[in-house]
Amino acid sequence: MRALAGETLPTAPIWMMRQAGRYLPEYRATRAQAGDFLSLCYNSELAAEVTLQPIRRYGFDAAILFADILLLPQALGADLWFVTGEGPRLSTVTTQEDFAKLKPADDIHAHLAPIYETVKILSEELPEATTLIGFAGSPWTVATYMIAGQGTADQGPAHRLKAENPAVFDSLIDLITEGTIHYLSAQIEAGAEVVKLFDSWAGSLKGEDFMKYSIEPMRRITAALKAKFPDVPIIAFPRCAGEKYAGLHRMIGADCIAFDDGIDAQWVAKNLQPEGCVQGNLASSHMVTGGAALVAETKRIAGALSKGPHIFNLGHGITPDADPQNVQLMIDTVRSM
Ligand SMILES: Cc1c2[nH]c(c1CCC(=O)O)Cc1[nH]c(c(CCC(=O)O)c1C)Cc1[nH]c(c(CCC(=O)O)c1C)Cc1[nH]c(c(C)c1CCC(=O)O)C2
Repeated sequence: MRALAGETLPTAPIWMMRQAGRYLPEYRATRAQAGDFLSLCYNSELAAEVTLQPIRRYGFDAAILFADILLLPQALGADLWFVTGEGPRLSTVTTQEDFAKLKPADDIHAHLAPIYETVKILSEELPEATTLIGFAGSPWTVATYMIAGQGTADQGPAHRLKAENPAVFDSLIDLITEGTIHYLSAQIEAGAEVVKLFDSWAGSLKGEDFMKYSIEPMRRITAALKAKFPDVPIIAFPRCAGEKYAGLHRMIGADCIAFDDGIDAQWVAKNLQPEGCVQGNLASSHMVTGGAALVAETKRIAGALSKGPHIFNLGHGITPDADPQNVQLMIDTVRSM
């Protein structure tokens, strides 16, 4: 919370995206108990349990709610399921008729009540010093899944709908934007201390589209949340924005910008950190390979960003093939600096 408020700390606080995940044996055991991934997300007791596991094991400075960005589309009426070994599948939205079947943006809370309950349990059970982070996907990233019905390498179906049927595309972005405001407001009311917007596919928006469809919807969400909850910090993660990261704190109205591993920490120290807290950016692959390279790169990043507000994190989520010992090595390295 201090780093998010703009303080330069002697040791950067640490957490990781997907810190509760398949690389941990205790996560795999709880997931098996729940049945499958979505059942785990909607089982408040077990979702709280897996959120707490990496806090117990590693003492991270923050816990991220265990849920998924695709629960909001499901609450809006999309069908959602996960294919083992492949990823998410959804019913698609590509026509006005498909769009008309979705629910109004404020009609999501009955479906998402178990998520709010998870937040409530966590806000009671987490250690005082551990910050609880709620989250949602950005409208663009969520739309790419709702339009394609699955993850795509180039977000082609979403780009096509944007070009060929801008009325439906814009309506969908608006609906997700409004739904996200309702969803994150309810997470905050349940006890989330910080919220993060994941725009995993921001990098595929080129030219004017980047501002219009990645940044502007996130700006609308932060403006609405700040009006209601002025003291709740917001982290935005427009992944793969490259040099377009410069100026984004102001443009989005976010307290912290998270950045991927495609941009150098030195560049971030010079061009982004002067405007606010930054979060990143060790390559997730170091959690698989470990060793001296992990230590050297962790030190280089933490060193480069040590003169301003910084939250140490990976450039993207930790992968299932990561070695839990490498996570400990990363934490020990940051905390020994
Ligand atoms: C695109 C996206 C999704 N989900 C998310 C994003 C944006 C960030 C990113 O770029 O990854 C965000 C997300 N997903 C999950 C979280 C929980 C919080 C966290 O620990 O960071 C968060 C923040 C849990 C999860 N979400 C998912 C898992 C793995 C599920 C499992 O246990 O099998 C977890 C822990 C599944 C998921 N969920 C999604 C995909 C594409 C997949 C399949 C990928 C995979 O299997 O690793 C959609």
